[in-house]
Amino acid sequence: MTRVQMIGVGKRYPGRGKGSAPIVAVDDVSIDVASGEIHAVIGYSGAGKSTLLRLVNGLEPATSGRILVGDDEVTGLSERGLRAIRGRIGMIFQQFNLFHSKTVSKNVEYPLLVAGMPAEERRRRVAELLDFVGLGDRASAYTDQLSGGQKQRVGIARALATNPGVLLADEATSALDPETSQEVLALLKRINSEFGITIILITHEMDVVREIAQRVTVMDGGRAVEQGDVFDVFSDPRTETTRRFVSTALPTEPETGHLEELRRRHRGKLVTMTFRDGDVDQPVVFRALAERGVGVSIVHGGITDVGGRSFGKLTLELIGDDARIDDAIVALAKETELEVLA
Ligand SMILES: Nc1ncnc2c1ncn2[C@@H]1O[C@H](COP(=O)(O)OP(=O)(O)OP(=O)(O)O)[C@@H](O)[C@H]1O
Repeated sequence: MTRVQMIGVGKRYPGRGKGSAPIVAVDDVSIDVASGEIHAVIGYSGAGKSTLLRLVNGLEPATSGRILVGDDEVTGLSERGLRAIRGRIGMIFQQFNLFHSKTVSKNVEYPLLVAGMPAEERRRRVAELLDFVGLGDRASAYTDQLSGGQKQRVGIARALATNPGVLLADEATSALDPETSQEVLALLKRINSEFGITIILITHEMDVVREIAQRVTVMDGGRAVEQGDVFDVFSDPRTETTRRFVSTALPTEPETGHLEELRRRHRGKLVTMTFRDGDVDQPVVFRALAERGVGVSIVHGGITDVGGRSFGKLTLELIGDDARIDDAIVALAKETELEVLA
């Protein structure tokens, strides 16, 4: 069980040209990842996500701030200390980073060899790891004989070899098709729940965050611009960056062009209602409309699961007498977040 604390972490690179300003890749980022948590870091390309992960496992030194992995302070460790700590931090990558000239079992064995484990113990551990990731029958295959999903499972087995307390995942499912992606996510969930391994994953795929993370940090221009429980951040995004990300994974209000199209097809009044984790009873809403003789069609949106809680936006067409519709809107606005689409 390992907590990871990043406290005011910064990373600057020298400017590209002579006399040019330094590149600030990571700027004063603080993230406290609880032991056993799955924490997602999201952001657009260039936001500083990969750099941040490299700082956590000490592949590069931070230029400011502190990073603690368990009780060990990564920032300030000697190369020898870093080698020791890297055995407790596993990492998986978008492009898998396997040795193509080695078999599956040799790939998984590699970190054990580096750690100086005796041969017989290595053999047992590799067999156990390959069984765990469902590749017990591919031990002597070469990695280029494997599918993308299998390659990532080899990567995961290798990352788990030294029993790390933390797993860092850099866009681990971005190169995989949706079905394979689901399998890898399920495996990561299992690793987290069975072994209590803390997982920090960076991704630009909101569905990944929605499905497996408990907390999320949104990065923009090197800074952490938003942070919190996945449900809270997704259901009430505070920054434009977060809003744009969230809209790719959650039901939203119709966009301007689509709204015009809806208007052409639906003559009634259009309203969007937000449903957050059972804060509004859907039957109450529909009963309130029915009691006032207001007809209703759902024209856009939906309800989805975010971190095991439900969230949705439904755009409804309200049909009937104007006064009754207005009365229903006043009543419902007391119960739910309701927006009349102008
Ligand atoms: N070794 C380096 N030398 C100079 N600049 C770097 C270096 N590594 C990263 N950068 C710069 O730091 C910024 C953050 O890059 P980083 O790769 O961490 O972003 P990212 O969010 O992971 O994006 P991507 O998803 O595209 O990898 C970028 O402007 C990048 O050009």
